[in-house]
Amino acid sequence: MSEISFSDPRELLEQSDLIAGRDEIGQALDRMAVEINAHYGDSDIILLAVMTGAILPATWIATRLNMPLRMDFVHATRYSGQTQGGELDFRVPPRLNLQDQHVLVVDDIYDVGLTLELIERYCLARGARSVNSAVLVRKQHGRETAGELPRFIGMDVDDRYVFGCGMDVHEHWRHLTELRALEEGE
Ligand SMILES: O=P(O)(O)OC[C@H]1O[C@H](OP(=O)(O)OP(=O)(O)O)[C@H](O)[C@@H]1O
Ligand SMILES: Nc1nc2[nH]cnc2c(=O)[nH]1
Repeated sequence: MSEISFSDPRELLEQSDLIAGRDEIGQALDRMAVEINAHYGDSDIILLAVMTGAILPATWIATRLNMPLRMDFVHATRYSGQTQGGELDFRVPPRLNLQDQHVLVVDDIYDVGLTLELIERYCLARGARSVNSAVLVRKQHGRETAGELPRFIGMDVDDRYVFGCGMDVHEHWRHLTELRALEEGE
């Protein structure tokens, strides 16, 4: 995917297609929450949001969960506002002690999986009792992926650069409640 040039963020929106509307996103979140509630029952968990992309999905999921829950975040990025991924840049570690805790890592998207794999490993190294991941979106492609698939997945999307629902395109449009994809070739 080539990098795009734009002078106004509105151009990015104009050069995109709707992938999933607000209702479809809500239904995906509902399904995930049913699975997560069933999996953990009444066990305490730490919901660890991967900033910045998880800012909306983590909030949306947390409000649908029933167990005692503490929220924390890590700030890690592999894309830094670009559409091509690089090394993981771990900027802020978790604030809470993960020792003996059930940790649910929540992210917006699973692409090649490197971000989640590294964060899951980090949590285990910090003594977490269990670590699972939940993502709103899993991108389908033939590229090699790292680690295991997230246990909880909201929806699958084609291999296109998507944004909205926390996900950015050059740091814009994270706040959309719908999911959009850049036009092919952008
Ligand atoms: O499966 P991967 O190929 O590792 O990609 C997934 C990661 O990419 C995005 O983060 P990004 O680095 O763009 O940072 P952001 O959350 O600040 O947007 C997204 O939020 C995931 O964390
Ligand atoms: N915003 C965004 N971030 C990603 N990180 C990995 N894939 C994507 C994607 O399609 N969109």
